[in-house]
Amino acid sequence: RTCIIKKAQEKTSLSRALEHLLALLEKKDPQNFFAWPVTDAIAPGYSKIITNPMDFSSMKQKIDENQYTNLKEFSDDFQLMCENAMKYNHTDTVYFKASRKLLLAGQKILQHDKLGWLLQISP
Ligand SMILES: COc1ccc(Br)cc1-c1nc(N)nc2[nH]cnc12
Repeated sequence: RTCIIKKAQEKTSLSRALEHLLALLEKKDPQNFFAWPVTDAIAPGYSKIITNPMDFSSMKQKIDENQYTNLKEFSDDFQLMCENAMKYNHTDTVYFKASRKLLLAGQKILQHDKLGWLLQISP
């Protein structure tokens, strides 16, 4: 029986900053609609309509595995997550409304110009 031992990834200044930003973004999703992947059980046909699913737990895993090399890649996943919800759900649903509100709140948090202090690293 082979067992794969995952090497603990070293924490970089980028991953620490992204963990901080992720925590701020998650607070804007009090119903936890975006905490975990959407399943076809929750949303019929979701995996057929949404080809690139994204959620906060997947973003956390990507941070821990140092898969983001800059802020834009992180912001792009956040935007993808919100846009998926606005694509699958009709405008008159709680999910569409929550995702639009989350996107607006998140864009304010991720405004690059105000984040210089947080990312003492080149963007
Ligand atoms: C993880 O997703 C959910 C979890 C619990 C509950 Br109640 C709903 C969802 C959910 N449902 C739908 N239709 N669209 C979404 N977009 C993001 N979340 C969702």
